[in-house]
Amino acid sequence: MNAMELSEHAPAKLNLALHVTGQRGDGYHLVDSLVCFTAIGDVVHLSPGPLSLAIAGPFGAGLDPGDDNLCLCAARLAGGQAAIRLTKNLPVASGIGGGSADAAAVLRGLRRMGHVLPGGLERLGADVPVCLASQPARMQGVGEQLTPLPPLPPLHLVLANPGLSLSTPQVFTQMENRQNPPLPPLPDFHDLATLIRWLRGTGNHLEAPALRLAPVIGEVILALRGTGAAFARMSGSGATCFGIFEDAARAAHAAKRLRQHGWWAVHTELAQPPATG
Ligand SMILES: C[C@@](CO)(OP(=O)(O)O)[C@H](O)COP(=O)(O)OP(=O)(O)OC[C@H]1O[C@@H](n2ccc(N)nc2=O)[C@H](O)[C@@H]1O
Ligand SMILES: Nc1ncnc2c1ncn2[C@@H]1O[C@H](COP(=O)(O)OP(=O)(O)O)[C@@H](O)[C@H]1O
Repeated sequence: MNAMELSEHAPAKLNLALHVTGQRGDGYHLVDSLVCFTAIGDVVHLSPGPLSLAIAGPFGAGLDPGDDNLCLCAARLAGGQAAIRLTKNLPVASGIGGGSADAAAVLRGLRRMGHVLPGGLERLGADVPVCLASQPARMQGVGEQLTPLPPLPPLHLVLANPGLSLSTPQVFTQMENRQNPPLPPLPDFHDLATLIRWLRGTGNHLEAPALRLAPVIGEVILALRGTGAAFARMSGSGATCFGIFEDAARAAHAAKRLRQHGWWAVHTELAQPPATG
């Protein structure tokens, strides 16, 4: 790779827990979420040249490379010129922050090329600030208040999506109760048992509204539990769900079984934090 070329991983974002605690005057919802990132993600490649975007990868065909693509929005906001190639490995509009993760990866790449990032990155999407760091965090406000957390215990994860895109605003609109308590106090997640015990006392308040729009999400969660997940839940506004398994072999086996339904299902683990600088 030429010295001026670089690649940035854009890890999938998982909302391990997501409470909706209120709504702002402008309609945006206040959230309280435990967020982590996975080894599976998109990949963004930047090389010198006028601003452009080419998309490939398993989910590339469903995504428009036009001016509204978040990769280009991010580059324009940062004043960066680069030829961008995006490998789209994550399903689009699926609650795992794909677009925000890509925007954040472009911003990290431009920063590595010497650009100083402007403020107001949340204008690109509420999830962009948390995706920029791509490290476990508690996310509050509408996504701009971030508290970095110590590393979580190793997780054997399965991500599964029944092949449908859900619109985030539509899922928020379906909510019946927008005034929920915040997350319970976060302990030191030193082992899996502690994390799962804590997760059982939390929820994803977007799960019920998403289930009303797409009941198949319930089947995905049941299938994750039925294949041995110690814990399973939907991420973000869906429809991607995650299962946490005791070991890699069980997770790999579960992913294989879920793919037999014709669903997208992958076995993954937590991401290594991106290199800074
Ligand atoms: C729900 C979450 C949880 O992490 O994830 P996803 O399901 O998108 O992955 C995020 O809050 C989504 O973040 P993101 O997808 O970047 O949201 P944006 O593009 O800023 O907003 C899309 C729309 O969702 C609604 N929205 C978003 C965030 C928020 N805190 N309150 C909202 O009400 C608004 O209607 C907004 O117009
Ligand atoms: N690079 C991108 N990757 C994914 N979606 C994008 C991208 N750029 C723009 N979008 C648009 O952003 C919307 C949300 O997609 P995404 O971020 O994948 O989902 P979610 O917000 O559920 O995590 C989609 O409607 C999609 O068309």
